[in-house]
Amino acid sequence: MDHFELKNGVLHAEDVPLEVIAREVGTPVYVYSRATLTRHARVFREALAALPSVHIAFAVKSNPNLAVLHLLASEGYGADVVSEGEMRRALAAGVPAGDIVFSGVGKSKRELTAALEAGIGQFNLESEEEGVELAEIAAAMGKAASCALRVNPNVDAKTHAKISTGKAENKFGVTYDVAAGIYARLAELPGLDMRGLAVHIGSQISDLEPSRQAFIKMGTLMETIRAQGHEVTHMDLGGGLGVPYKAGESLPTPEDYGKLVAEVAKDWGVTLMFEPGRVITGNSGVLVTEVIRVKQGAVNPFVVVDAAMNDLARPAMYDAWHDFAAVRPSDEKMVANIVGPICESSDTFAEGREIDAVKAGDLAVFRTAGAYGATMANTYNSRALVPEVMVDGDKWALVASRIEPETILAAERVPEWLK
Ligand SMILES: Cc1ncc(COP(=O)(O)O)c(C=O)c1O
Ligand SMILES: N[C@@H](CCCC[NH3+])C(=O)O
Repeated sequence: MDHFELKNGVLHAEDVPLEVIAREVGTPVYVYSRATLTRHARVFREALAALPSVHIAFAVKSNPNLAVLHLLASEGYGADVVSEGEMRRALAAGVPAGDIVFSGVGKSKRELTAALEAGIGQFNLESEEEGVELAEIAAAMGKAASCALRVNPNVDAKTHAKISTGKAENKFGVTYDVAAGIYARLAELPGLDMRGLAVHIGSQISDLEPSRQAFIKMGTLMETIRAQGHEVTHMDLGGGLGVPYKAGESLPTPEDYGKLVAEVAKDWGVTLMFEPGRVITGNSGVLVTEVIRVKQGAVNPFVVVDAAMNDLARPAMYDAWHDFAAVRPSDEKMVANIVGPICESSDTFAEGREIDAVKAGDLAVFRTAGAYGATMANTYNSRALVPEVMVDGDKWALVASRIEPETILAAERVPEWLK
C-alpha cells in the first residue's frame, strides 16, 4: 500500500497534487511519502514482534536521503552502511553510532578507522583479511571492535543475477565451509570482539524458501561455533525482502517473513539483526516526469519522457519493471515504448507496454521508485542530478535540490599545460 492515489482525477502524493510539485520544482523529480515510509517502518517492526531481541538497521544504500534517514531514525531504526559517506549521513540524521552496522566487501583502512573513531555498533567482516586489518587498527587505538562474520551460505536467492549475493561465486562474505575456522582465529585477536554472524543472500527476494535454507545453515554454523567454545550473541539476517513492482503482483509480506524468522530462529538466544532497504523505501516514492513528445516508431510509438536512465537506472541495469501512470489520466490507453533522452538504446523504461494515453506536456510517474532510485542517479550526458521532495499530508518540502550541470562544470579545471 502507498499514498500515491488519484483524487478528483489527478494523481496526488498524500494530499498534494503532483502537478503542484512538478510546476514548482520542475521535472524529473522524486517524490516520497512520509506516511508510506512511516507505515512500512512500523509494519516491518511489527512483523518481528514475536522475536525476543531485535535490532533493525535500515539499508542506507536503498535511499540515503537525509530526510528519509531522519524519519527512520525517529522510528527507532539503526543504519546498515557500506561506506564512510553512508556512515556520515546516518550520523548526521541522528542515528546513534551504536546502532550502525558497517557492511561491505571493500572497507578501506580509512573507513575502518573512521568507523572505529565514530564508535559504531558492529562491523560485518567480509573476509579474514579484513578482520586482521581491523584488529590491528583497533588495537593501536586501544579499542576492541564489535564484529560479526558475514558468511556466504551458497544459496541461490532466485533473484536477478546482478543482485544475488549469497552464491559461492558471489564476492560477498566468507565461504561457508571455512567460516567456523575463520571465526575461531579472529576471536583470538585482541582488537576484535567477535560476537556474531551475518548473512544476506540478495535483494528483491520474491520466494522465501532460499532465505529459510540460508537461515537454517546459519543456525547450524552458530551451533558449531558455540560448540568450539566461542560466543555468538548476535545474528544479522540481512535484508532483501522484495516489493511488488506491478499492480496486482503478490509477494511475501513482512508478516510472512517474520513468521519464517520466528520458526527458524526464535530460540537461538541471540539478538536478531535485520537490514531491510527496499521493503521500507520502495513503494514510498515515485519519479515524476514530463512527456517531451510522442514520436512515431516502426513498431510502437515512442513516448519520450524527460527522465532517463541517469535518473532511474533500474530498468537499464536489471531490466526492471516500474509501473507508469499518467498524473491526469483519461480513459484512453496506448501501447508504446517509454524512453528517455539519453543517447543509449538501454535508456528504455518499457517496450510495447499498454499505458495511460499521454501526449507532449503531460505529467506521468514511474511508481515504486523510492528504493535504488535517486541514490543511483548520475549526471551522464551532462544532465542535472535529480531533485527529491518529501510530502507530509498537505505539506511538502524539497529534500534534495537539483544539481545543475553548471555546478558540476564549475568543479572542473583545464590545466595550464593544455591551454
Ligand atoms: C549487506 C546488505 N544488507 C542489506 C541490503 C538491503 O537489501 P534490500 O534493499 O533488498 O532490503 C543489501 C542489498 O542487497 C546488502 O547488500
Ligand atoms: N540496486 C539494486 C539492488 C542492490 C542491492 C544492494 N546489495 C536494485 O535496484 O534492485
